[in-house]
Amino acid sequence: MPTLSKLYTMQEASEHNTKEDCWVVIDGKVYDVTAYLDEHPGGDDVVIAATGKDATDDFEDAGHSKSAKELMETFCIGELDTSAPAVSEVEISSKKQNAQKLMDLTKQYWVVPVAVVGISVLVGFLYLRKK
Ligand code: HEM
Repeated sequence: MPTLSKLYTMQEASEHNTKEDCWVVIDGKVYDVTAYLDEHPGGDDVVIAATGKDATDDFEDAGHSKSAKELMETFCIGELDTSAPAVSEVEISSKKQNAQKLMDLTKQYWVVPVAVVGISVLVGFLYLRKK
């Protein structure tokens, strides 16, 4: 029977980024390591620095032992909800929307610069004819 696991978005996990409340996301799983920070042999700062992102590479790069990986499982509180966009994707899509809005405004108000140029040409033409 499949085990039911609580799902967390990256946004939600990234809000737990302090010494008093620290979650890390490693290999698609979410770990609440708050209680372990003081005991972590690598120090608390490296773990806090690994919050708010996929910390799999940081964790692997530190070359953790098999026993460290077993210990890690005792802090697992759920899994990453991969159907929700990552933080950076949300930012990217809002940037795209802003660019789109700017394009729409440009299309809507193209008449303004065209009118300014047209009037300037007309005034210049009339001025030259007077002379
Ligand atoms: C649930 C999460 C974690 C657990 C249970 C854990 C556990 C451990 C343990 C037991 C060690 C001692 C060496 C070993 O047995 O492998 C260690 C070392 C270390 N850990 Fe973690 N760790 C965790 C997360 C992290 C994260 C996210 C980082 C981020 C970079 C990190 C960085 C390090 C480093 C740099 C060392 C080496 C310390 C040294 O040898 O001076 N750990 N960790």
